[in-house]
Amino acid sequence: MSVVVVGAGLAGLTAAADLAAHGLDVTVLEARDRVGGRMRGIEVAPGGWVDAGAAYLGDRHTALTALMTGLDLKTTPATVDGDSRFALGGDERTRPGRFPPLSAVALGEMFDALDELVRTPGLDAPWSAADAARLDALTAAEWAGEHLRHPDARLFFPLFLGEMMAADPADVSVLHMAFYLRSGGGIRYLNAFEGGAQEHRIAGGAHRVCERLAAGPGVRVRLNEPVRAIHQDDDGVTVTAPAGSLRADAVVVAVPPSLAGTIDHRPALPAPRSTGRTAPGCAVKVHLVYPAPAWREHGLSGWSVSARGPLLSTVDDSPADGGVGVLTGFVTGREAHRFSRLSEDERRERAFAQAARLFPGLPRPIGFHATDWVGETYSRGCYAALFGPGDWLRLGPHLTTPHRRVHWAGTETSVEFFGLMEGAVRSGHRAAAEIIATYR
Ligand SMILES: Cc1cc2nc3c(=O)[nH]c(=O)nc-3n(C[C@H](O)[C@H](O)[C@H](O)COP(=O)(O)OP(=O)(O)OC[C@H]3O[C@@H](n4cnc5c(N)ncnc54)[C@H](O)[C@@H]3O)c2cc1C
Repeated sequence: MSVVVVGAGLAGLTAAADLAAHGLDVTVLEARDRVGGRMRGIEVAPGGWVDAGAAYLGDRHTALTALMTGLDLKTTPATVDGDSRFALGGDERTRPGRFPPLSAVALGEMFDALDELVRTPGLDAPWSAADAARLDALTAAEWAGEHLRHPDARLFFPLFLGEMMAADPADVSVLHMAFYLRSGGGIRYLNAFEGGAQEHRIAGGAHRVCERLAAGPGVRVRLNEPVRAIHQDDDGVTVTAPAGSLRADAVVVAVPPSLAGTIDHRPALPAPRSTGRTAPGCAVKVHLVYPAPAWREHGLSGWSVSARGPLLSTVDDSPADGGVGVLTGFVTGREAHRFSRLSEDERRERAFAQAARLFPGLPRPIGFHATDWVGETYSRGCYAALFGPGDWLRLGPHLTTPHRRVHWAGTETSVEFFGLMEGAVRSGHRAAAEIIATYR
């Protein structure tokens, strides 16, 4: 029994490892010249790695944690000790903790209103949620216009959504926003470092999970093989990639939904996997490398939030073993589109200038990396696909339904921890289990 897995991201490789462990013959075809997809490491100093893509996980991410244990990978704590910096009005301010210097009442009301949405019954299958049709027709921007009266809440809402989902509020339906926040464990869990979804990083870089899976027993990965066509007949499937065609008994497609739709499927897919309203999450992740994490000497955590970009938030991502200090900057939503259009020199100078304003007294960085996920052909944005108005009702019921011998994986096919590494792992296990149950 042979299986082709399309996409060597975390979902595809998890599925491949499970299938290989059951004695199936598995080939993974990967479009890029590396494995890992939205998980990618950058070595900023000898032995010091940072994450250009996914980085953080929490204790509720049990499938990922179990996978890492099996691969002998450890976590390292994410660092947020010290005061934060905020640039939300005309000036920069230092405050203890991460709560912004805005009206606590206004932000409290905003989070209460979001919490109420997150409690919408049936969100675990959003297309059948109570009031799904109304919530799916409305964008998060329209919802904010209706529900957020205080200027501080209106200022903070897009920053919050950018940080949580790399989303511009105009791009996502209210149903998707509510689902995403619920799927990730609720607003407080998703947003928290200590005890939350950002509590740990993966020692040595998140990409190591994928590298170790790809090197595992029975998993054969072919790089630089973008799959163009998947044609099924009565006896099996032909998968076509640049180096030729492969025959298999079943296929796992583990690529983001908008990319899955660009593959020529025969018979044609019974339902689309994305629509014109399905937006890519928009994030450029920036790393500023310093000789040392000198902000810590000033009692600062490296955490900042700014109303104006490019760096809408920063966090201390200094590698535990690298000696250097690293500030990671997140450029998200609309700001990411603007930043994406700049030259490398312009990006560097704007990021350096903003970091200098936020953290006065730091030397000029010795290194700069900007990873533009918006422009990545084989990701088309991040952190994950954003379902726009109408998408959940139209796409939701079909996202995981096999198309004859073609099974679906990828973080966007997981209703638990959608968009996160944890969702990718769970989807990979599910797709492999479907094949094992169907064909063995
Ligand atoms: C900047 C950023 C920050 C993030 N932060 C976090 C975080 O802190 N915590 C967290 O849990 N998650 C985070 N995520 C999300 C996380 O990275 C993803 O949920 C997860 O990696 C998705 O895995 P996947 O296998 O579903 O998809 P992908 O990683 O996208 O894998 C799909 C693979 O398919 C390949 N491919 C595409 N088309 C084809 C084709 N036609 N033929 C063959 N191969 C193809 C791609 O090259 C890719 O390797 C972040 C993502 C980004 C980019």
